[in-house]
Parts: sequence; C-alpha cells; structure tokens
Amino acid sequence: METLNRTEAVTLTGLHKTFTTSRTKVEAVRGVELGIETGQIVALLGPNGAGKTTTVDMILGLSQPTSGKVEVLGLDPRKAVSSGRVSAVMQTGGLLRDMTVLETVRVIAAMHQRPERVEAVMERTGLSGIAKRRVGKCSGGEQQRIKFALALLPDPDVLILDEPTAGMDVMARREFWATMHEEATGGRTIIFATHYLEEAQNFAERTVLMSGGRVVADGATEELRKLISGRTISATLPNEQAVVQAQRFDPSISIAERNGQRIWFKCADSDAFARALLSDYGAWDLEISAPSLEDAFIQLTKDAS
Ligand SMILES: Nc1ncnc2c1ncn2[C@@H]1O[C@H](COP(=O)(O)OP(=O)(O)OP(=O)(O)O)[C@@H](O)[C@H]1O
Repeated sequence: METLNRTEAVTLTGLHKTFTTSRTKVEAVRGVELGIETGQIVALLGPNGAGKTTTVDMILGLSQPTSGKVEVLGLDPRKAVSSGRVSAVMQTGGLLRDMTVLETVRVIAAMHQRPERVEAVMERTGLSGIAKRRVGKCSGGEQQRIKFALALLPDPDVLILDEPTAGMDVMARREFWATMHEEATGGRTIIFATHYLEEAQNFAERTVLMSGGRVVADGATEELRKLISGRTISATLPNEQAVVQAQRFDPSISIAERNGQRIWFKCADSDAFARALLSDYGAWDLEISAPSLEDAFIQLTKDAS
C-alpha cells in the first residue's frame, strides 16, 4: 500500500479530535477519512464550527489527533512542515507590526534559506508596491497577502490556506484567486478552508463538505451540484386551469413558489416539462435553473443531521 501513499499529498485515517474542558466535551472532528492526491485543488467547505480549522491544524502538526492518523507527503506532519514542503496561510497569528513588508518577507526567506525568492514572491503577490509599508499599517487584505507571500517562500509542494480571503473586499478577493490560479500550476497541491461556496465553485476541482466534525459529501465540485437532482422552472401561465393541468404533468412536479400567474415549479425532467409548458399549457417566459452549491450544501447538511 506504500505505493498508493506515495502519490498522496495528505492522508487522513480515522481522524478524531475531542476537546475536553472541565465542563464540556466537544467532538470537533469525528472520524474523517480523506486522501488528497498530489496536484489536487481541494476546498474544505462548511459552516462555522464544522471542524475545518481543527482538521487543518492537525494536517499542519499544530495539534495532535485524539485518535487516528495524519500523513503529509508520506511523513509525519511536523516533519513535512519543517522541511518546507508544506506551508500554510492561517486565519490568526503572527506578523510583527513594526517591521516593513519587505523586511518581513526577507526574514522568513532567510529562515528558509531561500533569499533568492524574495523579489519574485513580492512581485507575484502584489506586495512590491507596498514593500516599505509597516505591517501594522497594512489593511486586513494586505496582511493576508503578506501571509500568502510567506507561505510561498519555501516553494512548498502542499499549500494549506485557512479562509485565505477573510477580510478582503471583492476586488482583493478576485486578485487573490487570480494569483492562486498561477500558483496552482506545476503540481502544487492546494487545500483551502472556506465558508464561501462561490470560492469552492470557482476554484476547487474537488469539494469536501464538512458539518458537525464529519465529511458529509466529497466529490468533484460540479458533481456535488448534480447531487441535488432536478431543476426549477419558472414560467408565467395563462390561467388557473393551466396551472392545475401542469401540476399533473408528472408525479415529480411540485410548486415551490408562486406570485400571481408566475409559478416556480420543481421537477425531475426539466426538458420534457419545459416542452409541455410551452406547447400544451400556453406558458411563456420560461427560466430553468439548476440548484446552486449552496442548495446542495443545505440539503446535504440537513440529510446528515
Ligand atoms: N481549543 C478548543 N477548545 C474547545 N473547543 C474547541 C477548540 N477549538 C475548536 N473547538 C470547537 O470545535 C468545533 C470545531 O471548530 P473549528 O474551528 O474546527 O470549526 P471551523 O469549521 O473551522 O469553523 P470556522 O469556520 O468558524 O473557523 C467548534 O465547536 C469549536 O467551538
């Protein structure tokens, strides 16, 4: 089985993490099994408290599992991190406010013995223009970009990002992902935790949905959307008789919403129903929509609980 592991960037086996305080016991991660292949871009998606950060912390060797095992590039996570083959952009933590952006990047580059990467990384992460600014004067989004730059310095095989765009506005977020797209080429494995369904949808080929410490769905991001079968068709119908008849078209049809003669139907076979609406029931102004990842997520989380 060793040959299999060799191609995996991250392998989580029977992973559990329980936090015990004097009054409570929180099972933050409850039996996660996950294999992430080299070169994959994976979103860990889930609401607050799903267990994403706890999982990421264990992948980085920042905390130990209560039970189960973490392997990163076939190594113990702490070894993988200290060798510079894995790095991370975390939500919290340590930038020194009094140093300038360039000084910060230089110090960390020196630590990794990669001083030659300073200029290229500054350029790529859009920091060259603010090189002399003190970190404490940088906006939240700029500080995230500094952390991103620091993570890129060792030229890691695996990059882990815990809500990397927190604190960024829409423009900054877009620029960040454009840079990430460039970084994703060349076989780098990227794993990012996010609340934003849109970020998973736009960027990750694979999405792992977490809820209540468990993986509730895992698959190609596009497949996940298809998991919730069916479509919504909205149409305007000429009269009440047509509405009644349309509902009888097949047993999967139901009315999700209604505003006067404008009806939102849910149905399994949207092509056949659309044809019937137009030709048999005199409907007009049809709109057909597939469920969003958000719908899929709400549905799956409901099913899991
Ligand atoms: N050190 C800790 N002590 C006690 N409970 C903790 C600790 N860290 C996390 N938890 C709890 O574990 C659960 C999972 O938290 P975690 O931060 O992993 O979720 P998350 O999916 O990353 O959420 P968010 O998106 O809000 O960051 C939560 O109920 C949280 O309160």
